[in-house]
Amino acid sequence: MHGRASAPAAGTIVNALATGCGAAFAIDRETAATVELHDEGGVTGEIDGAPDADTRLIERCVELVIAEYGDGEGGHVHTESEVPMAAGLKSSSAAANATVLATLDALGVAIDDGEGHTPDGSTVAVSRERAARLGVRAAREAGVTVTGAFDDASASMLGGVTVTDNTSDELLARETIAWDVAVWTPDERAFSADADTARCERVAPVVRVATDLALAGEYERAMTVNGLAFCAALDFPTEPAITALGSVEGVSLSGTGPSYVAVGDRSGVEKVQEAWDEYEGHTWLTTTRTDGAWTG
Ligand SMILES: Nc1ncnc2c1ncn2[C@@H]1O[C@H](COP(=O)(O)OP(=O)(O)OP(=O)(O)O)[C@@H](O)[C@H]1O
Ligand SMILES: O=C(O)C1=C[C@@H](O)[C@@H](O)[C@H](O)C1
Repeated sequence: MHGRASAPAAGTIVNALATGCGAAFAIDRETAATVELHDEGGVTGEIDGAPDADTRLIERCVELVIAEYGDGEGGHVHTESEVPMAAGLKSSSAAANATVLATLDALGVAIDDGEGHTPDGSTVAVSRERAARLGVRAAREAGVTVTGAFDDASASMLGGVTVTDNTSDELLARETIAWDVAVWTPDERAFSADADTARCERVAPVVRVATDLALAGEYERAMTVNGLAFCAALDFPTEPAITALGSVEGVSLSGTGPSYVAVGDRSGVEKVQEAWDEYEGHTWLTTTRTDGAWTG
């Protein structure tokens, strides 16, 4: 039994490490997962181009989907990604979403946002929101997240902008927005699980303002407030944000860094990229994704 699915990466509007509430938007870079199920027990995982990377997240995703919708199968999962790992661009959420959907695909369970059950109550279709929650559970159990990161997972799974309460895995708002996006990814890596959460909690009063702005649909201003607060809390430079604010209204450290994301119109983000090209690392332009994750 074979399944395949892809899910987009995401950028941050509000980082949930301060208050438990977060917001994120999907971007047009993907992670793909291929799952092969077999009758022997046990699940193995492999990350293309990263033989030493931690495969527990994707293995746990397969296990949880089998426990819920399968019949004791074992399997192998393989991911291929355009998203750098631990760079703040939600590689873990994209990998988890793609793996959960690929496993459902291998089991022949349809993805349908209306969900579906047979008269005896067995599941024939699972909504993407429910699928995202399974990936979040796997991320918690694999220890790759602080809050569960349902903000990142829902943006990647559903597309567009999502605002969530990660303490209850509740979707507070979702909106489709078309932005051009500039990204600067420095060469270093920052694993979310290693972030200094006590320092993040100290900026909670400021981040609550960012969350209110996001819930009012003022996403660019929310991002900028969030970015300045988290650069201070996590000791990342504010200079990339100050530079970007000459050309766009929305810029933030993404996740727990080290990447920065800026949003606006094409000419604005091109100017941001030109300025960020002076820094070491990699800059690139992309767009928001409104369609989220998909099987096949
Ligand atoms: N392509 C992938 N395939 C399988 N597992 C992955 C992949 N990308 C990330 N992971 C898992 O996620 C972990 C990194 O999670 P982390 O949250 O630190 O990164 P991130 O999601 O890129 O960062 P952030 O949450 O700040 O955006 C890796 O150690 C690995 O377990
Ligand atoms: O691990 C986590 O809980 C999180 C990590 C970052 O991506 C944050 O942006 C997100 O809001 C929560």
